[in-house]
This record gives sequence, structure tokens and C-alpha cells, in this order.
Amino acid sequence: MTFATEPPFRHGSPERTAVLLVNLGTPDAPTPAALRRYRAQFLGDPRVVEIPRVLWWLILHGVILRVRPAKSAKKYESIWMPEGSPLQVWSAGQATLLRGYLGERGHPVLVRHAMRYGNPSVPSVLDELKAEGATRILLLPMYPQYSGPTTASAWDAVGEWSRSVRHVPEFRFVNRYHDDAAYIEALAQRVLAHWQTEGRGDKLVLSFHGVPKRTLLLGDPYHCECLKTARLLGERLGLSREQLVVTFQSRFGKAEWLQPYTEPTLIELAKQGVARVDVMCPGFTADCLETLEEIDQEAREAFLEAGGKEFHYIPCLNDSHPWIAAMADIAMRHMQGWPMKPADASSLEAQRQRALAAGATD
Ligand SMILES: C=CC1=C(C)c2cc3[nH]c(cc4nc(cc5[nH]c(cc1n2)c(C)c5CCC(=O)O)C(CCC(=O)O)=C4C)c(C)c3C=C
Ligand SMILES: [Fe+2]
Ligand SMILES: [Fe+2]
Repeated sequence: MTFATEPPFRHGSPERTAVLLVNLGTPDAPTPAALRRYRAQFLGDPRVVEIPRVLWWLILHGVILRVRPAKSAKKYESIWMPEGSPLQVWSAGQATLLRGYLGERGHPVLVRHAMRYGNPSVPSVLDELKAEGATRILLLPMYPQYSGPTTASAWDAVGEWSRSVRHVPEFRFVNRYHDDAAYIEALAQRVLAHWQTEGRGDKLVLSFHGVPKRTLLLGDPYHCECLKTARLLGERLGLSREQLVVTFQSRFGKAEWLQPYTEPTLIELAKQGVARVDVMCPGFTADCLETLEEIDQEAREAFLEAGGKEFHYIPCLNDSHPWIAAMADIAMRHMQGWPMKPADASSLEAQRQRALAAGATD
């Protein structure tokens, strides 16, 4: 084991605070080769697929890395934006906007985004932040609900990076904000804005990314946190139990995952005569393959084919003003005790106006 050579320590050298947003990651291009690289890293993580390593290696290299990348590349192609993968585009934008918001609130901090799998990688961004003088780093996951395969896996990457560093920055980790009032309010504003222009559906379907059911039985809090988010959002919107439907999507592999599954539920609703559904994915803070392709394309088609009349997809929080403000609130709360300038409360409305002028959505 060797540690990086670092400039000699000096008292009084500037110390900077940084916020690092971490999301899952996405391929660099919508091609089978890029997909294979991304997936080998993602699906090779023992936090993501919990089966004996030898068995998993055979399945991974035998089937998953050979057969499915071509299929998956076509799906990515259908959602790719001119600037790149939606998850990448939104994540970069969120970091830029958050930097502005925190600066206005008296926290002139470095803000970056990194991906657990793919680029920009967690170690490469931590290297950059350290080179820029960051001695305090807040890790903020773009997953509101904690789970081993997402949140804990991101922290694994931070831990691995630290093992090669001599002077490790002071880290703080936000594990969850599934019940944070500002996050719930940002979701509610997204739904209300949609209802205002499009009217209201018969049901609001909240579709969360699934995990294997086994992880729930082994003590992962993810399922419980998804249900709490849904309950709080339902209460905020004044919805009855009948009007709110919680489902889990993106099942992968043959094992049972959290139920009820999104697409079969939508088909069942259509068959029961539900004419219009509004569908939202509160567990994703940025639109990505799983929302734009799996929900807005595939699930939409399934619902309409089963006799449903109207399918309304409500976009993720992305660059909406209430969401960036919520991120700023959450970050500030976790940075307490770190040196900072006092917040200038009078500039908050001015900040909102500038954010809107700069392209954030309200
Ligand atoms: C939001 C939380 C997420 C959880 C929990 C999660 C668990 C999980 N995912 C897989 C397998 C796949 N996930 C895929 C895509 C994907 N997953 C998340 C988020 C969570 N995953 C996001 C944001 C994305 C989108 C990435 C993008 O590029 O837009 C995929 C598809 C990628 C592909 O190769 O086609 C798979 C497969 C497992 C096994 C798992 C829990 C154990
Ligand atoms: Fe996933
Ligand atoms: Fe999917």
C-alpha cells in the first residue's frame, strides 16, 4: 500500500468546504461497448448483486455482458439528449445550480457531482476536490431513500479512495432525506404544477425503483422509506388511500423483488376501468433510463394497450427551483459547525428570480 505524495502541510493555508452529489451512473455513450463497461462495474458490485462471487462471475460474463447490452443500448438511444445521457445532464445541472444557491445563502462552497459507476467517477472527483483545497466534504446522495446497493455502495467508493490518501478530508455523509419536508414539498409542487395545466388523474401512481425482496428481509430500510415518502406526499396532496398507488419497477433477474410491480399494476388498473393515471417516480431525483424509457415509454404503452385512456408522466425533480432549494436546505443542515459566512435571508427571493432567469424551472 502506498499513499499519495501531498504538498507539505502548512497552518493557515486556505481550507475549503465542498458538497459532492453522488448518483448511480450511466454509460458514456448509447453503445453496446459503453454499456458493457458500465454494467460490468455496476453489476460486479457485491452490494448490487448479493450472490456467491464465482456463480455471479459466470452469469455476468456469460449472459449479461454479452446478450443484453445491445438491447439496452437501443433503449438508451431512445432517450439520449444532444448533450448526453439524461442522468448525466441533469446531475451536472443540479450541481451548477446548487453551487449558486449555497453561495447566495452564505456558503461559498465547491459543488460537484460524481457517479458511483461510470464517469465522472467518485475517486476522480475526490482527487480534484482535494487538489482544489477541499478539507471538508459533504456527501449528498441523489437517492432520497437509503439502500445498500445505492447509498452504502457510494460510501464504499469514498472509503476505498480514502485508503490511498495521506491527509483524508473530514467527511460527512447524508444517508437519507426520504421524509425531509422540503423534499416532500418539491415533489408536491411538481404534481400540483402538472395538475394545474393537465387536470387531475383518477390515480396518482408513485413508482419506486425496486430491490430484491430478500434485502428487505435482511434488514435494508429502503422499502420502509419509500412507503413513508409516499404517505407524506399523499398527505400533503390530500389524497385518499384509494387515490394513491405505490409500486416498484425495474425488476432485474429471476428472484422476487419488492411488490407490487409497476407495469402489472398499471395493466390491472386499466382492466379495472381506471381511465387516467398520473405517474411519478419520487425515488429518482433526475430523469434517466428507468423513468423516461421504462415508465414514460414502456409502462405507458402497457397501460394504453390494456384499455387505459390517458397516461400522464410527471417528470422527476431535475432542475426545479423547489428541489434545488431543498438540496441547499439539506446540505446546510448537515454542514452545521463548519466555517461559513452568515446567510443573507433577504437575498433568497432574488436568488429565486436569478435561478429562474438562468433556466431553472419553478
Ligand atoms: C433510485 C434508486 C435505485 C435503486 C435502489 C437501484 C437498485 C438496483 N438496480 C439494479 C439494476 C439496474 N439498475 C439500472 C438502472 C438504474 N438504476 C437506478 C437507480 C437505482 N437502482 C438508476 C438511476 C438507473 C438509471 C441509469 C441511467 O443510465 O439512466 C439498470 C439498467 C441499466 C442497464 O444496463 O440497462 C439495471 C440493470 C439492481 C440489481 C438493483 C438492486 C439490487
Ligand atoms: Fe437500478
Ligand atoms: Fe429498467
